[in-house]
Amino acid sequence: MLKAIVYESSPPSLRILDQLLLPYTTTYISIPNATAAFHAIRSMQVRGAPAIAIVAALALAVELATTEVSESSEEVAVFVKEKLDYLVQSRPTAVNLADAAGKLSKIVEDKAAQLSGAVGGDAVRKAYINAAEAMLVHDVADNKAIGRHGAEWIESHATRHEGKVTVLTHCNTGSLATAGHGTALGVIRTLHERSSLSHAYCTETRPYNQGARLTAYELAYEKIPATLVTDSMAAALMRLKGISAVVVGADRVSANGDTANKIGTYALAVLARFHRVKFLIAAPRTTIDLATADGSQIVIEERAKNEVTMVKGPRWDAVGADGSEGLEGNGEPKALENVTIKIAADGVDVWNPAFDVTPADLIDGIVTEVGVVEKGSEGTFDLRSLFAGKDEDDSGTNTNE
Ligand SMILES: CSC[C@@H](O)[C@@H](O)C(=O)COP(=O)(O)O
Repeated sequence: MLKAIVYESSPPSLRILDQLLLPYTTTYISIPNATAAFHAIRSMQVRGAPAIAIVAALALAVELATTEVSESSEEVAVFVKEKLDYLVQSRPTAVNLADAAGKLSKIVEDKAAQLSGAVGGDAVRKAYINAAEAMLVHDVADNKAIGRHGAEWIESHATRHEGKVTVLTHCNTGSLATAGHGTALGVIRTLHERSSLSHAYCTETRPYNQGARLTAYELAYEKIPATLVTDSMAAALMRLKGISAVVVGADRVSANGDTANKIGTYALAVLARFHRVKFLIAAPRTTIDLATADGSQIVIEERAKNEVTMVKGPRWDAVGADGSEGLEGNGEPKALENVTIKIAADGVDVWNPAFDVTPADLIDGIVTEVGVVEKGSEGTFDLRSLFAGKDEDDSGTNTNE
């Protein structure tokens, strides 16, 4: 499986796969502290709601394990809190990071409160590191459960052709966006493992092309039968290609089920309703934000204009230096270097929201690690029930409320 996050506890180190360079180059970069994590998250070297949270948490774990902070438990707790507050500012829409920061802060505060202020700094550091490491483990297990619940739901609720389903997804929600397996892409992976998948389609996902660069890469890597389409082909695809279900991830699900996800998700939900195609959100409970009543309260990140006006990719050699006419042995053109090309007219204004909000009304089900929630007889989601009986400190519980 592709690994976006490589963490070692002894000696402590964290490396991430630089997703800005994919699919052309597989390069891992070191993230030794919170500052490096902040910049990697903001620049989208790592992206995807769960991956952002895990990288932020583990970067601070590495920093705590490799730098002298203080002997004092109180001072270590304050240090951790300040670093987490800083990390949360890196990107605003995905709630997983704020959720992780809240839980980790509480763990260090509780630990510091048990100890005398002047000593115990080491115990507080260790409590933080253990909790951050546990997040990595829980995320993979949660994603596998999401994959199973989502696959079973699609098998039993969506239209099948010769017993199999065809699924469309958007953005990247796979191993690259999580600690492993993925959420929506995890559902597709599980359908494939169960021999229930006829075909997967993934959108290009303009403007950042997470679909074309990352999801297509993961699907090809895993040899899952898949086809890439541009975002503008989705309506024709639903009309002509027998799509059984659309399954996407989420950056924040508000208490009523309105869901912020990659820009373009809302358009797919509208199209799915028109074409009577099932529309599913797949996300861990850490993405559910009960403190946000509905989608109108979700802060949508707006990104730089040049993400829309420019495209990035490799420059292909027309004629190779060795006279081979620019072809590799396998017949593919030779990529020379990454270049950025302007594709928009000079002087035009640009609006670049990174996410949109899909109203709960357009969503048929929300798949989490504990099962699929559907709307009740009143036509609303009861997401609070997902947290019933959960211990506050459990890493699967969203204490964001
Ligand atoms: C499991 S990832 C879920 C979402 O974070 C994903 O669908 C998405 O919108 C990612 O956006 P990105 O801007 O690439 O971080």
